[in-house]
Amino acid sequence: MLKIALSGCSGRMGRVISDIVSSRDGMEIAVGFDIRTEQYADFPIYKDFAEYQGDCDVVIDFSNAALTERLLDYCEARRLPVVICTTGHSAEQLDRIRAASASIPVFRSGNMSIGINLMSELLKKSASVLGDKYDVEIIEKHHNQKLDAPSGTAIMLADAVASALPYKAEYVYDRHERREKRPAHEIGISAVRGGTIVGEHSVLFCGRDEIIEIKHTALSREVFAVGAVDAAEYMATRTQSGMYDMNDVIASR
Ligand SMILES: NC(=O)C1=CN([C@@H]2O[C@H](COP(=O)(O)OP(=O)(O)OC[C@H]3O[C@@H](n4cnc5c(N)ncnc54)[C@H](OP(=O)(O)O)[C@@H]3O)[C@@H](O)[C@H]2O)C=CC1
Ligand SMILES: O=C(O)C1=N[C@H](C(=O)O)C[C@H](O)C1
Repeated sequence: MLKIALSGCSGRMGRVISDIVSSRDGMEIAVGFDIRTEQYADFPIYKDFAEYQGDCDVVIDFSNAALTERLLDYCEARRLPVVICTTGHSAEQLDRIRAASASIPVFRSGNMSIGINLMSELLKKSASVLGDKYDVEIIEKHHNQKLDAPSGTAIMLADAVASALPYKAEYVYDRHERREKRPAHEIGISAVRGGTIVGEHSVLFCGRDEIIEIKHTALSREVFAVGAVDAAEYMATRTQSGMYDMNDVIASR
């Protein structure tokens, strides 16, 4: 039986993960961690990692970037693989995540859907063909409860485009104080927040008299949850420390 520890278990994603895990054979949520500890399923929920003395094989994290240090301290001390799905990390928190990967297997992705991971590959191809002649703009839309902007996915997609451009791109998040024409080396990233939008990402390649738009729409949180549970299954059997992402999971199929 694969025993999963779920950090952020009482949140929107935590509850969908709990449903997916109960629908699958051979796995269970052994413990949940969250600020909110009201019981909603049959696993115990603790506020702090230190309160749980039992076993688990892998940790899934959909919580808050503020928890990074405590999450990684816990995983390192117990030599547990971790699947980090939380977004909005600072540069220091990202350094901490990379440092942890020296001693434990660490999976991190701003988006757990297969669609966005395929889109990243399409973007690399598009940027390598169109990159020096087309302006790249990214627009992301999410629900009004989201804490971070731009989304982790928007940054991940910008990184995919930037990796295939023939120049070093500058990410521009806010144009409202600019009074100049758009330089060619930018990737513009804009965030929209409203209602219950699950997640929408559009990447525009804007050229002379034509626009190519590559767009992904998540219609439910299940697409992220299924990816996270698949990643946890994969990570639970990793013996090598290091950084992993969705491409590793897809390649293992
Ligand atoms: N990689 C991916 O594919 C996806 C990533 N995400 C990311 O996952 C994260 C969670 O998203 P979502 O479930 O919508 O958010 P929620 O706010 O619904 O859930 C987060 C949960 O963690 C709790 N929490 C917040 N801070 C702490 C803390 N310091 N210690 C312990 N628990 C804490 C929250 O409590 P409280 O409500 O009281 O703050 C809440 O119960 C976000 O960063 C989001 O961007 C989301 C979807 C997909
Ligand atoms: O907070 C969310 O909801 C989501 N967050 C992730 C992100 O920041 O990209 C992934 C998804 O789009 C939903």
